Order: sequence, then structure tokens, then C-alpha cells
Amino acid sequence: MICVENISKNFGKVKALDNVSFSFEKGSVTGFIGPNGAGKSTVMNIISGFIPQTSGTVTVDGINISENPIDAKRKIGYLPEKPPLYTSFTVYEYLKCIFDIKGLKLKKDEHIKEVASLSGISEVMGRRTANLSSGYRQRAGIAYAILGYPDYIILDEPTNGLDPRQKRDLLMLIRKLSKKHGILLSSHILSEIEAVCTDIVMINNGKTVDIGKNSHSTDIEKMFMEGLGDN
Ligand SMILES: Nc1ncnc2c1ncn2[C@@H]1O[C@H](COP(=O)(O)OP(=O)(O)OP(=O)(O)O)[C@@H](O)[C@H]1O
Repeated sequence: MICVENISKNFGKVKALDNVSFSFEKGSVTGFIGPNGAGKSTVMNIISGFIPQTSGTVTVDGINISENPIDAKRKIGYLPEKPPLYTSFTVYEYLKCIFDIKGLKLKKDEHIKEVASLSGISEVMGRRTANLSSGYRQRAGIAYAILGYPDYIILDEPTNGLDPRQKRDLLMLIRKLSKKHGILLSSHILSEIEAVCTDIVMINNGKTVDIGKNSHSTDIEKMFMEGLGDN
């Protein structure tokens, strides 16, 4: 389980997060919603160990990410809002490099092929990442996140730039992965959240304003509007 407990984050005078708490576990997809600037990417950057929180605690299966970042981060795959691609590499070279950085103990070529196929990038493996279309760039970023099949997968607006068929394929992949993995997914498209998420966390102005299960009777749009308060 990933537990986020009372995390706050200040960027200079900007208080981006104010005591955010929630948790998610393997076998679930948690939709992370909130208006622009609510603090979603900041939370995801902190959970993934990209930036430190000002206060509060993040644990990954009991491992404190601030005290033991290498072990905690080994359990996490992260697709940030802008996929971190090394632009002089081909897609294949890039995935090989990430495979080595992650120190994976799997059959390299076999695993890369499998992840490429799941992410829908098999046909562009020889292309330089700098020359990819935005949809392929996003999918290469998804391959980066799921390489090694980490226990927890954090996806910041993963359907950005994808055409409707790619979106559908990605949502199906997320659903499939969620059988064994814990997934945190941010999106502004509430119908996507409704379609794949088991749980929902909403933040606004850096604060957790709602946490709940996504059932047939859940009206996410209403939840979102109510969570905005007087904004
Ligand atoms: N590096 C930074 N320096 C200063 N302020 C920052 C920094 N990163 C984020 N912020 C501020 O923190 C707040 C939360 O931003 P964040 O990007 O986490 O929101 P978000 O919910 O992901 O927004 P969006 O939906 O538009 O992507 C915003 O006010 C933003 O301007």
C-alpha cells in the first residue's frame, strides 16, 4: 500500500499542498481529480520521489520514501505530465537504458518487446524519440513507467495526446494492470475516471476534499463540482 500522510509542500511563498492524506493499494485504480493547479502533479512528484515534501510522510509498503528512497522507488513506475525521453536515443535504446537504470533482473530483450507491445510502440522501436508524434511520445512514456512491472504505477494525465482508439487501448491496459498493481491515475476527463477507477481522490487548493469508492451510483461530475466549493 502507498500511504500519503499529511503531506504539505511550499514552493517559496506558494503553499501548493496543505496536509494531503490518502492511500491506495494493489488491485485498485485510484482516480486523482481536481481543477488546474489543485496540486495533483505535485503530489505525484512527491510520491514518486522526484521532489521532497516540506512535511508529512509517504510510505510504500511500509518503506519511508524520504528515509529509504532507492528501495521505495524500486516499487514505483511513474509517467510524469511530460514523459522524460532522451531525445538522441531510439525508442529501443531508450528502453534498454531505462531497463539498466532500473536494474531489472529480467530477460532484457524479451521484456522490452513485451512492454513495447503492451504500450503500442512496437512499430517505432527504431525511431529517435525526438521524432515521435505526441501520441507515440506519450506511449513511450507509458512503456518507461511500466518497464519491470513495478508494484505501483503513477500516471499523470496518461491519455494526453492520444487519439480515441489509443485512449481506449490504454484504459484497457490500465484495467488489466490493476489486477496485480496499484495504479494512481490523474485525468481531467471524468468519463475516463468513471470507466476504469475503483476509487477516487479529489483535491482542491492543495487540500484533500473527497475520498470515495467509484460505484455505479457515483456521480463523479457532481463530486467534482461539489469539491470545488466556492471556487
Ligand atoms: N516548481 C514550482 N515552483 C513554484 N510553484 C509551483 C511549482 N510546481 C507547482 N507549483 C504550483 O503549485 C500549485 C499546484 O500545481 P500542480 O502542477 O501540482 O497542479 P495540478 O493539479 O497538477 O494542475 P494541472 O491540472 O493544471 O496539471 C500551482 O499553484 C502551481 O503553480
